[in-house]
Amino acid sequence: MSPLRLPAPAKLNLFLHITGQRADGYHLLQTVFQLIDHMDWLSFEVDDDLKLISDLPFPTSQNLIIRAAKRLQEVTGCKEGAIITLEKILPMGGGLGGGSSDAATTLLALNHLWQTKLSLDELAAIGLTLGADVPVFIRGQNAWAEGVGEILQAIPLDPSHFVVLIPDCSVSTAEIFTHPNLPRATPKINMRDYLVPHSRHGLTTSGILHNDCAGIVRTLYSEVDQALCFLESIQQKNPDLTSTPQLTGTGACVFMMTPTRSIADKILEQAPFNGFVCSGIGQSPVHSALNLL
Ligand SMILES: C[C@@](CO)(OP(=O)(O)O)[C@H](O)COP(=O)(O)OP(=O)(O)OC[C@H]1O[C@@H](n2ccc(N)nc2=O)[C@H](O)[C@@H]1O
Ligand SMILES: Nc1ncnc2c1ncn2[C@@H]1O[C@H](COP(=O)(O)OP(=O)(O)O)[C@@H](O)[C@H]1O
Repeated sequence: MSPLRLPAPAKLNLFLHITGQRADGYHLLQTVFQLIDHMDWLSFEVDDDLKLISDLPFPTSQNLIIRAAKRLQEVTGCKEGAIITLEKILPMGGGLGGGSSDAATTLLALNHLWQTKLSLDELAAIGLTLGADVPVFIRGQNAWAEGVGEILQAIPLDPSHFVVLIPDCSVSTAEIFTHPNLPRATPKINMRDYLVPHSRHGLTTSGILHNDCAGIVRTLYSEVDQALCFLESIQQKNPDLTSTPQLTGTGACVFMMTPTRSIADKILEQAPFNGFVCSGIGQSPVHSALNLL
């Protein structure tokens, strides 16, 4: 049988508010996860062994893909293995959720190939033990998120286009969340007041929402600050650009929503940074590939 090749799509956090902190140190968030058409690719072939082929610069035992596969074996008692090949496209420590999405695609793919028959709820619960971002990729839908990112309410987002810049640095999520000056008490907001009908297609986020991590990340990483300054200067010169440039997650990537994909292309051409242009997607392509809709 030929290998099963599946995508692992990235996300953008359209805003990120930190509303408090749990006793275990994890932060309570409010955010909107927007899935995008920019992704890693993974191939899966059932085998007696469990093995990852990847050129990431750390041992495969630490890779979220192998950790996800082992967790699925432990929970289900499944004795099967797999040869998994990773084509890494998404920048690491970019705030695009690449590692989490790789883990989610692995859980969905192996649950299918090993016929372990866990529900999406059960897979999301396993995913949460690997990372706060994994459940949204298991569910595969754009979502308003609360808790540590695991309390998800699927929302229909308006079709959208983005220019994303990749500053030449990797931001550690843990470093930002342990910083003493991180704002941790943004008042909780009501989803209904801030998701506004944008067209007949769906919703968009109101412009005043922000990312509470941006101030600290801009101070610590000058590359991120420069990328945001670039997008802010483009926005100030163009009245058609109504969406404020943002950091995604804890960075390092920054993005701006644009009215069309070609406007995003033109901004990227002028940018003194690596980056990409992408569009929002309504649901994860993994779900359509595996008939999970
Ligand atoms: C901030 C977000 C927003 O989407 O995105 P990223 O920038 O990482 O993509 C996520 O909540 C990140 O999720 P994820 O990257 O899976 O984080 P985890 O591995 O669970 O946690 C890494 C570290 O960040 C801290 N952490 C994480 C999530 C959270 N809600 N509160 C935290 O305090 C914890 O100290 C933890 O040790
Ligand atoms: N498959 C993977 N892809 C990327 N990073 C991974 C993977 N497995 C483990 N990691 C670790 O997780 C960290 C953060 O991953 P990533 O998802 O790329 O960033 P972010 O959480 O900022 O979106 C990486 O720096 C790396 O140490």
